[in-house]
Amino acid sequence: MDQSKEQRILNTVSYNAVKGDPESVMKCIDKYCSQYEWAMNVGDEKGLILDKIVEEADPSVVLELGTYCGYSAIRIARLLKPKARLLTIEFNPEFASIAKEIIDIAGLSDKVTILEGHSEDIIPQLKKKYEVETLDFVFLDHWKERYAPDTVLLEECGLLRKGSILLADNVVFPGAPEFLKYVRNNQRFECTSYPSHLEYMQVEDAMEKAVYLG
Ligand SMILES: O=C(NCCCCc1cc2ccncc2s1)c1cc(-c2ccc(F)cc2)cc(O)c1O
Ligand SMILES: [Mg+2]
Repeated sequence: MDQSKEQRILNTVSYNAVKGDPESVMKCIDKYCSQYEWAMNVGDEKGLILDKIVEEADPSVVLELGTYCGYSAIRIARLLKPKARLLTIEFNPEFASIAKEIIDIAGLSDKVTILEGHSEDIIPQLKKKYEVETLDFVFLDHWKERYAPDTVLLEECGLLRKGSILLADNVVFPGAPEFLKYVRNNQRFECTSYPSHLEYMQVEDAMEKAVYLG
């Protein structure tokens, strides 16, 4: 059976990237996906916005929803301080195993834990099973119609604290209208829009930052 696109992305990383160098892994993925096969990585343009917001927050505990090939997990984890950690949830087993290998090539396996399953099933387990107290930073990049219900779930599970930062990808394209409506009309969130473009395309997109005010 011929390989999947994600397998081809792993091949190009394992062949061309410098082991233990996250930047070279990111560059390799961005080069491949802009020149050969489009893929839904956050990409370099929105990635630079993500970098700045992560650096400013300097989070100790990060949750990512939607691992895919691990590009944004690497992007975030490379900026974290030594003891900080990133938990990332992926429901597709093939994506999870490819992401694991790519994160390993980047040398970031000790900072990143991939949790396989659906966000709505795993989020309620974070406190007891994964020893999370509260989340400093959440990157939402999974099913766009899950952004709003999972934000409610995170709050209900007591995982947000005063100052917790939610950053959502694709709020313009493919779009997350319910999420925008929810956080922008909710006094418990302070929202900021970051206009950008869809990864590797000239299509308008944006990321939305929503800071939880407690
Ligand atoms: O769907 C997207 N991303 C989520 C994939 C769903 C993965 C999931 C992970 C998970 C974990 C836990 N529970 C449940 C889930 S579901 C996505 C799609 C596009 C796009 C843009 C233009 C197109 F023409 C076509 C697609 C661009 C993007 O940046 C995306 O992030
Ligand atoms: Mg995305």
